[in-house]
Amino acid sequence: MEFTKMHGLGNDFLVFYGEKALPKEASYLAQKWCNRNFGIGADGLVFILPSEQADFNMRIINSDGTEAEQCGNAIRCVCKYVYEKGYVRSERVTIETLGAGVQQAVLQTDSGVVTSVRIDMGEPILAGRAIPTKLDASPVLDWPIEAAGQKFNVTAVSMGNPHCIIYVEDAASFDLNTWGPRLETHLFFPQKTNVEFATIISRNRVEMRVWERGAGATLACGTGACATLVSSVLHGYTNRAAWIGLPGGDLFVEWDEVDNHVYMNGPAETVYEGSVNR
Ligand SMILES: N[C@@H](CCC[C@H](N)C(=O)O)C(=O)O
Repeated sequence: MEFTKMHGLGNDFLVFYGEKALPKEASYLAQKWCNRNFGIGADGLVFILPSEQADFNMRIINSDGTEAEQCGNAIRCVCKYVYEKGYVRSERVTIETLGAGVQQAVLQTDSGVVTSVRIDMGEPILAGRAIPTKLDASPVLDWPIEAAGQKFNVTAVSMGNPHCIIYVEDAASFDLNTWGPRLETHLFFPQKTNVEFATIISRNRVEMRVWERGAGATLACGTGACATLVSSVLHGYTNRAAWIGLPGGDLFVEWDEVDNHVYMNGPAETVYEGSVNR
């Protein structure tokens, strides 16, 4: 199978184009190929498939073999891929996702190269049961939970996939590898969760690190950045548009007051092309 290695701010994927449907063994292939020692190495596999509702259908399989409903960094990679390969001619692209419906993208280009992508990520889901969490409240704001004897106040937001945001004094030095997996699998989140540890820098900037469901610590998470901005606005910490700083770089995220949609702006990069036996 031919693939293209791509990343969005260091959140990296093996991107496949040309399959008619998701391969039956996608979960097994993700575990095998995403392994950084025994495989090619990536945070996930991305399949660009035909769609009846949009220009393309994107499916994302985490490195542990589980399928995610949505992926903000992957969707920017998909847009870059289809445009630069000539599979779309327009700078406006629609992508069907498993859990967040059809998303609209606007591409910034320079001489046929995509330099930045703006995605309409849709409306955030704030109802506790729908995220899903074990709580009926909406929104789930600073809900106290306990993990391994430690108390955390969690804010839960779904961008099609579940996120929990925890504000800490210094995200850069926070012990992500200890607390990330414990919160990911906490019973409060029946379908597990992505976990963002965030520090407010100003009304226009939040620094965060992420522990991803099914992939562990990654350098960036697009849906996580969107969920963090929504959470920070709900808390009154930031303006409705702010920079979200991640270990791999910055995303600019806006939560529109009029249509209630979240817009994510950021880059995507191609690293190399290769082929691998199934
Ligand atoms: N890195 C992604 C999210 C990928 C899916 C996530 N691990 C999940 O299981 O929900 C992003 O950029 O949004």
